[in-house]
Amino acid sequence: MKQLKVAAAIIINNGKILCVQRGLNKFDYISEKFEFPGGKIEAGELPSDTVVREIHEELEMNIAVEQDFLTVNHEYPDFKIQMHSFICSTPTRELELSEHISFKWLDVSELWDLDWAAADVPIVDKLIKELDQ
Ligand SMILES: Nc1nc2c([nH]c(=O)n2[C@H]2C[C@H](O)[C@@H](COP(=O)(O)OP(=O)(O)OP(=O)(O)O)O2)c(=O)[nH]1
Repeated sequence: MKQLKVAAAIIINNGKILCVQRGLNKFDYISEKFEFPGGKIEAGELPSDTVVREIHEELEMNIAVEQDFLTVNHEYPDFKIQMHSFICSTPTRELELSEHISFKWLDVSELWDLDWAAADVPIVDKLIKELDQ
C-alpha cells in the first residue's frame, strides 16, 4: 500500500486555530473534510520546512514553526499516511485560499464542530487535552 509522508501546521493566532476544508476528492473519506494545512514532504526536506513552504504556497501566509506537536500514523482504505504536525504562529490572519474550499479560525473548544479527516482526530484530541482549560 502507498505510504505518504505529510507535514501539517496547527496555526494559532490570538488563541484561534486555522482549520481548512479540502474540496471534492476521489476518495470519499477525505472529500470535503477539514484538516490542518500542509502537504507532502519532499525528498531531503525537513518536515518543519515542508509546513513553511506549503503554507506559503497554499495560503500565501508566512508562519513560524514553534514546536513539534504529534506524529500520526493512519491507514486509510487506499493508502497510509504518516503525518507530522507542528504548532505554528502567524502575525496576521490574512490568507488567500487556493486549494481549499473554506477555512475557519476556531477556539480549541469548537474544533469538534467540524468533520475532520480521520488522520487528524488524534491531533484534535491532543489539542483539546492540552489547550482547553
Ligand atoms: N495537508 C494535510 N493532508 C492531510 C491531512 N489529513 C489527512 O488525512 N491528509 C491527507 C490528505 C492527502 O491524501 C495527504 C496530503 O497530501 P497533499 O496535501 O499533498 O494532498 P493531495 O493528495 O490533494 O495533493 P496532490 O497529490 O494533488 O499534490 O494527506 C491534514 O491535516 N493536512
